[in-house]
Amino acid sequence: MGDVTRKPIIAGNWKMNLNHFEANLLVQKLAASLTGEQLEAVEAVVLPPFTDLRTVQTAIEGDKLAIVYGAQDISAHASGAYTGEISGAMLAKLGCTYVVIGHSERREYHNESDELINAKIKAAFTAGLTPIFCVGEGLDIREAGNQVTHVLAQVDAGLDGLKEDQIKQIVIAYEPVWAIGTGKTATPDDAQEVCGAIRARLVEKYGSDVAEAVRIQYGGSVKAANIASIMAQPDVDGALVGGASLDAEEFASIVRFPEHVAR
Ligand SMILES: O=C[C@H](O)COP(=O)(O)O
Repeated sequence: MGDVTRKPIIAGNWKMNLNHFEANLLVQKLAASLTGEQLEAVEAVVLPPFTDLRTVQTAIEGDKLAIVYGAQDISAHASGAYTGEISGAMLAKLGCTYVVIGHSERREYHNESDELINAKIKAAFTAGLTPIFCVGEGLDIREAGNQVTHVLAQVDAGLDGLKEDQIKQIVIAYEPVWAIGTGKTATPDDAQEVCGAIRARLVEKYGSDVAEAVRIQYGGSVKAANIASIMAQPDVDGALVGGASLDAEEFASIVRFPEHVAR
């Protein structure tokens, strides 16, 4: 795990799963499975579909749960005639802390470009939200050995024009596309190679003070059985979890990763 001053962040990206009734149940189960101490040690975040956000807000605020939540996407626009889009202000009003931006599924299925992702990151900051900015390479790029160059180009483009205090706040999620939902996890060394290169690029561009503050997550087939070895890497500060975040016990066990290490 990285620097002790960076609080580990385990975020569950539910993707297009769970209606608002199921969302409520999952949040309640999660809260019942984690102690205040465990939630103090690790920031636990849920990222439900838009339609669940109000329910999740009510569950978390009503019971004063130490679980944080956010959305899976944001419009680059502030308001207006953009049918089907959701603005940063709307998400902020629902109490969201985080918003996922540039997930590989949106890059692939919705043709999101680096420019659009950069605009969405800026829209998130304007609304007072913290982006979880996703980067990662496909299998062809990995096989050609170009993962670091590819990911650093995504990082440069996504962060273009941001201020240093915004960079310090952002969460970057490195998700090799070939490891998402496939059961193929990158090895801890693979994760460290790219997460370390991202931090080195941040040092080069913004100085070590800024770079050391940024939390970098790994994502791609993370589960309770592999989280500890991934979190043992010096530049990995958390995980963006897909499938395993839909099971309260499994996700809670991932959040409890410091105890796996101690065992
Ligand atoms: O956002 C989460 C990632 O896409 C990882 O998904 P996964 O854990 O199901 O592989």
